[in-house]
Amino acid sequence: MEGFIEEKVWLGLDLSTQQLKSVAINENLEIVCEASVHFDTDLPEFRTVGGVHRHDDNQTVTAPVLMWIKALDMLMDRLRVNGLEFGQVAGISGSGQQHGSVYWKRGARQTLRNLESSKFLHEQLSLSFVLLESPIWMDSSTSKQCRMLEQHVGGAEQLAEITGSRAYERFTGSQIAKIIETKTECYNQTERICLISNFLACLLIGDYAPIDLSDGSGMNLLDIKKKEWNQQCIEFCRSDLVEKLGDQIVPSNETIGMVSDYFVERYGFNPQCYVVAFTGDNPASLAGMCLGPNDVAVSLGTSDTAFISLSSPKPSLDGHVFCNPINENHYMGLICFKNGSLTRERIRNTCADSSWDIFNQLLESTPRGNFGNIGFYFDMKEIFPVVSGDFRYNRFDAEVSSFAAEVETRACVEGQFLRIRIHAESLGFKSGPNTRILATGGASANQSIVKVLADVFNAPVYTYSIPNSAVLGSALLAKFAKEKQNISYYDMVLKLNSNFTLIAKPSSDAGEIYDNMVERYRKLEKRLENDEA
Ligand SMILES: Nc1ncnc2c1ncn2[C@@H]1O[C@H](COP(=O)(O)OP(=O)(O)O)[C@@H](O)[C@H]1O
Ligand SMILES: O=C(CO)[C@@H](O)[C@H](O)COP(=O)(O)O
Repeated sequence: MEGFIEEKVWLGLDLSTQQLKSVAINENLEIVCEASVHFDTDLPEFRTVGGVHRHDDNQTVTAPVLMWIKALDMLMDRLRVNGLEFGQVAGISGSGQQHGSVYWKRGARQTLRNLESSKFLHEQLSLSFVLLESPIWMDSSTSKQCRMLEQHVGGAEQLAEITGSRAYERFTGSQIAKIIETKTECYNQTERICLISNFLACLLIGDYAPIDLSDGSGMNLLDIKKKEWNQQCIEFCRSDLVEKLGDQIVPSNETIGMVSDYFVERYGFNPQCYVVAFTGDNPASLAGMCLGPNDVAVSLGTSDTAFISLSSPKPSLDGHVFCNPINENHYMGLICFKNGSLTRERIRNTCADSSWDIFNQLLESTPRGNFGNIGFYFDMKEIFPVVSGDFRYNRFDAEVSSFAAEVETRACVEGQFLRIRIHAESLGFKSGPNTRILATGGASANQSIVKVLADVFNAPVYTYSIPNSAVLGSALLAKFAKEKQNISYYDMVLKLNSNFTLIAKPSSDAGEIYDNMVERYRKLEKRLENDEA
């Protein structure tokens, strides 16, 4: 029993779109405790759908900051109930949905530094924000600011060269520029602007926490090669912005402080428990999946996101390049699509009686290639292509108004995966004999869906023993922060390789079927984009 009490654990958190999750790992990298708080069901008073509030303009999407704060105390209680001994936690790190921003009011730092352990966090911080609704990654209301930012630095290519991405509506720079333009007084009253990742870290350390290089790469404000704020981009927003963002930007595996007295006194954390920089959920996933050079990670969460490791940055107009969370001198390429799980859910609800089992039966009742039918389903304005609505094409590429339920189901899933493949290829991904698709996120638990993924990519799909890798990656980064002088990250996580399980192999005819479909999809996507322009 003595050994158990002395065993150290590392805690990872992930504040993603629909929930706040946590895992604790031990010295052997085994998961010893897990808990989660689901925003819609556990915190119904905030009336979110899928963790967010969609506004009437169909472009603005926000989430209530106090909901996230309330969820943190709830999560701690659940971890305790699930058996976590907080005194054993040696270090904590975490991640958050990327790009969203939180606006702390003047004086909030004082409140953060003096949190009383007898009260809930949300009671004490309820007056600490100038915006109670934080813009999040699903927001697409900043097209004007995006075009202006690109012009300001000399064009989209130039912005991508500096920051790793052309201007995107959800990226934090254009979101902040919009707040400055439309809510100037709020901006003036703002003491600190956080990403969702370092906002969560602030709560843990009881002070303002710095932005990390990987999540900072999703702002269109950071020079990803020099690893400092880019003056031109900052000035496009406002010259005093660095004061509000904090001038320090830290590597994602750096210790930023100790857990605050609030957590020591209220939950029994050890005062020596250190906190490592929090990062974006996708960079944390890359760490959690120990991504190798032949791997492409496909995260089927609220968003469908794919990413690869890159040793040098080759920014393009398609996709994003971020600093790598394991080694800040390396990079990662990423593409993200808004219409992921929630769109699959919509098709499940309309075609499959709201049942994943029926959805899977429909999927399996149709052949690979779906008789040549191709569908595009964009509930929200998509990122690539920038289009919204449903579009269906028969095998002659003629638009049709509807599909039978089973054809619609396959068209939705095949279309989503063709889109990921096409844009991953633009980012530098090339399928070869050693390619592995590493699937994560909620829908990676669905065997029928991942079989389509294997076929479309003509590559085997592996999954981890836990479906969500962001939270594991955070716990691993917490551990790595203290060990990096002695061991490389990949050596530290070596034993996790055995946790990859092959879950789907491509069929022998998959290459032929989908290579052809990829070309048709590419042309149809271009056509849709041109029609929309
Ligand atoms: N069996 C399943 N089949 C398909 N999709 C699923 C299944 N189980 C969960 N999901 C999807 O997973 C999504 C949540 O994924 P998750 O990675 O936890 O989201 P996030 O991290 O963005 O909050 C849900 O919206 C749901 O549609
Ligand atoms: O915008 C992006 C990546 O650029 C999204 O991937 C968000 O980071 C949200 O992630 P999930 O909640 O879907 O995991």
